[in-house]
Amino acid sequence: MNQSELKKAAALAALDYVEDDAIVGVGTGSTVGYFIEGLGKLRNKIQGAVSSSDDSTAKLKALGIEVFELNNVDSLDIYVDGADEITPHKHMIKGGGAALTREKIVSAVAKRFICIVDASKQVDVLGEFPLPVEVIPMARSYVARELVKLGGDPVWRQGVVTDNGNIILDVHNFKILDPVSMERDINQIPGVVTNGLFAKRGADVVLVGTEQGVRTL
Ligand SMILES: O=C(CO)[C@H](O)[C@H](O)COP(=O)(O)O
Repeated sequence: MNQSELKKAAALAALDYVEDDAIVGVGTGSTVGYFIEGLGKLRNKIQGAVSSSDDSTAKLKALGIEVFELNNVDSLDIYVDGADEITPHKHMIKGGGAALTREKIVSAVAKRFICIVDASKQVDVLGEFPLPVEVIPMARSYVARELVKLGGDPVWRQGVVTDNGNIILDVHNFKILDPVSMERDINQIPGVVTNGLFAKRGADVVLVGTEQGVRTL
């Protein structure tokens, strides 16, 4: 199976976690795209979704799924999203699609984070994938200098503007031995909106598409 087929298998397995009448938290990315396609077939069974990006909102609406404002929803049973890297501790790097801030907000509201990945996303130590950091545009140079002090090599993802009107710095060569501390330390830099480490709140269930079938962690 190729990588897309493994992503699709993991995404469709997440449909088993969708309960009747649910409002489903929905992430962003190609793996989530397969989940949204499957969710479309369940649209009469669920109330709707809360979305983490304009891209996912458009896909959900195109399939006739109602998209609720997060401010009008008290709690979500599940949030389903992909990841760029995930460890055995269920800590993740996310934000390859630049949607990290809304992903972190929507996932924070959910009782369970269901992470859907193909096997290539599994790592022992985070950091091979450059860590995305969403930054207020006027703080770009200052934040970049602070990230260098923390040991990384930030690169401005030129041409990308997030759904919140901000920019992304992708930080290369970070040694992420303590993801919880690093998530906190980066978020304390003035001008950082959030960073793509999901460690303080990691995933609760991981569905991994492998050649041998979907593994549940
Ligand atoms: O964090 C994300 C978007 O901001 C995605 O979940 C992550 O980049 C994985 O994407 P894909 O499913 O396309 O491999």
